[in-house]
Amino acid sequence: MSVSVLGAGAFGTALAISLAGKGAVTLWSRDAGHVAEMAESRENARRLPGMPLPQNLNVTSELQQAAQNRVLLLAVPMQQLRRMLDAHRAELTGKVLVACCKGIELTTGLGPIEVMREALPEAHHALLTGPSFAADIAMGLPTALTLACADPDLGKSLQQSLNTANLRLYRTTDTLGAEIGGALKNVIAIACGAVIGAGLGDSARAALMTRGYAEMQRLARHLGAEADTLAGLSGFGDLALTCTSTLSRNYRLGLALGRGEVFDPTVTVEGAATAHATDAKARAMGLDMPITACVVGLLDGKLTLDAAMTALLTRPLKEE
Ligand SMILES: NC(=O)C1=CN([C@@H]2O[C@H](COP(=O)(O)OP(=O)(O)OC[C@H]3O[C@@H](n4cnc5c(N)ncnc54)[C@H](OP(=O)(O)O)[C@@H]3O)[C@@H](O)[C@H]2O)C=CC1
Ligand SMILES: O=C(CO)COP(=O)(O)O
Repeated sequence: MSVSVLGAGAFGTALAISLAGKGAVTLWSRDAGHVAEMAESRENARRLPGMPLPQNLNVTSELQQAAQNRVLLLAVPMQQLRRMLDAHRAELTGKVLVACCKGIELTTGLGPIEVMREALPEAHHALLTGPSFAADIAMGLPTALTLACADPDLGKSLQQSLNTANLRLYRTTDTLGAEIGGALKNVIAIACGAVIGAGLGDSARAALMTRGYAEMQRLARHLGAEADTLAGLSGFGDLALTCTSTLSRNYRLGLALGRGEVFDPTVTVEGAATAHATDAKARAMGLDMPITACVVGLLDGKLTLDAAMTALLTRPLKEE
């Protein structure tokens, strides 16, 4: 099955490179100048430098051309997903849309599957998520991800067609659980980066990862997702990777916050908007998510790291 990847960022390019090992792939960018550069240099120097584009990876800025394939991977940032769907409704109707983004939409509190269902109900929807850095995938290093699709037959078919030599896919029908894990791990990674950046130590990070995971599970349970999904690649797996690696942009934003440094605002950091969206949602539902609330306070400059740590350490004592 031929596939196209819409969005020539770091992740979309890496997925296209890996999929090209199985057959022809089309990579679409909205920017014709970017496409011309990639076609000329056979590299995506803007977003994923140093990774050669295989010959059977076709780059285009014509969405109609990319949309000739039935399966379309949507590799744009979460807060851009609806805009992209709205802009290309005619070409995307009836297609199999696999969102590759991680986050919660700020304006609605919805995850990628729910946004696709709302914006393009006439398409089929799935989610590709889990622990993997674009550079690792593009280099051919081994990775394992979750393919989430509510329709079990479509999920099986996508698992077969998107599995590659270095991208091992597991599947689930619990799209909500997969969305929550992928979105929330970025928020906890910002918190972990902040404590490491401030020199508070690995023990503090382990505490935040564990209690952050408890927050992820709490939200998942409350919304009706399956707890087991959170224990898989899309939840625990991605949490472990993102909270411990300086390759993560969310973790690096946290490091900068902890060190009192400025972070490049043009870098895609999904956890920032997702922290705000989740905090608002949790408050509206009366759900206790103290680490998420502290991340919002830190991002907004309304809470110092010292104050955040004091707030977390002096909460009422309770059972684990
Ligand atoms: N990078 C990684 O290692 C991984 C990323 N992800 C997820 O993938 C998603 C994308 O991240 P990533 O690829 O790293 O981000 P990048 O910042 O590298 O790239 C984002 C891409 O999206 C494009 N884009 C933005 N808005 C639109 C729009 N409205 N219409 C069309 N294209 C648009 C940008 O195009 P332009 O250049 O024209 O602005 C750019 O090519 C995120 O949700 C991230 O969490 C998941 C796993 C790993
Ligand atoms: O999602 C990722 C790893 O699984 C990439 O993390 P960052 O977006 O923090 O770079």
